[in-house]
Amino acid sequence: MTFTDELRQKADPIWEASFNHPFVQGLGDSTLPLDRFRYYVLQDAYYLSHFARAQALAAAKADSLEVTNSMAKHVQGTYEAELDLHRTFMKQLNISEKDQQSFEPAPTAYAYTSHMYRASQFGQLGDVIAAILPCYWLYAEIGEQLKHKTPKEPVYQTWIKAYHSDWFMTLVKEQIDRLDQLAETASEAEKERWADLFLKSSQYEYLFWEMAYTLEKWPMEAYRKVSVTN
Ligand SMILES: Cc1ncc(C[n+]2csc(CCO)c2C)c(N)n1
Repeated sequence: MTFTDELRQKADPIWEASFNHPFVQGLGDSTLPLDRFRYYVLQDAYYLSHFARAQALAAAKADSLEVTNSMAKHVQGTYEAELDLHRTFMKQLNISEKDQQSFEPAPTAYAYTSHMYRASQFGQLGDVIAAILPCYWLYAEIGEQLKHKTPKEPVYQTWIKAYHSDWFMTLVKEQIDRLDQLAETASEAEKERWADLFLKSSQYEYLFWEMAYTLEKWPMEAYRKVSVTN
C-alpha cells in the first residue's frame, strides 16, 4: 500500500461525511438553494486566492527546479482555471462588485486558509503537499460520484463538469505521486506530521460545505463593519 493509499484509508470516514453532505448531494440533484451556492462561490474565491499562495510557497520550497516549475504551473492552473470558473459563476449569479467588496471571509474559510499557511510557512515541501492534497483529491472523487447527475440548475452542471475532467485528473495524480515520492525517503515523524495535516484539511473540507450550507457568520459583527455603516 502506498503512503497516499494509507492517508486515503485513514480519511475515509471524514470524506464520506463530505460525500453525504446536503450541499454536495444538493449539487447533484439541484436541491441546493442558490443563495448557499452564491455564498460558497464568494468564500471559495477567497480560499483559492490563498491556496494559490500556498502552492507558490511549495514551488519555492522544492529542491529541484522541475518540481518548482511544476508547482508554479499549478499556481497558474488555480489562477486561470479555478478562478475563471468562479468569475463565470459570479456573472451567472449576478454577484456584483459591491458584493465582492463587502465580502468578509467566514470563520471556516479563514481557519482553513490559515491552516494551509501554517503548513506552507513553517513546513517543508511535503507538509505543503499533504495539506493541499485533499483539496484536489476529494473534489476529484466528488466529480466522479456526481458525473452521471444532470441537475436542473445549469450552474451546478458546470461545477460538476469542471471536477470531472481529464485536465483535472492529471493535476490530482501529479500531487499524489509527488507525495508518495517524498514519502519514500521521509522519516516516520515527517510522515506522521503529513498525515495530521492531510486529515485536518479533510476535516476542513467537510466544514467548508457546512459553512456554506448554514451561511456561517462570525458570532459578533466586526467592529470595522459597525463603524462603516454608522
Ligand atoms: C474548499 C475547496 N477545496 C477544494 C477545491 C478544489 N480545488 C481548489 S484549488 C485546486 C487545485 C487546482 O485547481 C482544487 C482542485 C475548492 N475549489 N475549494
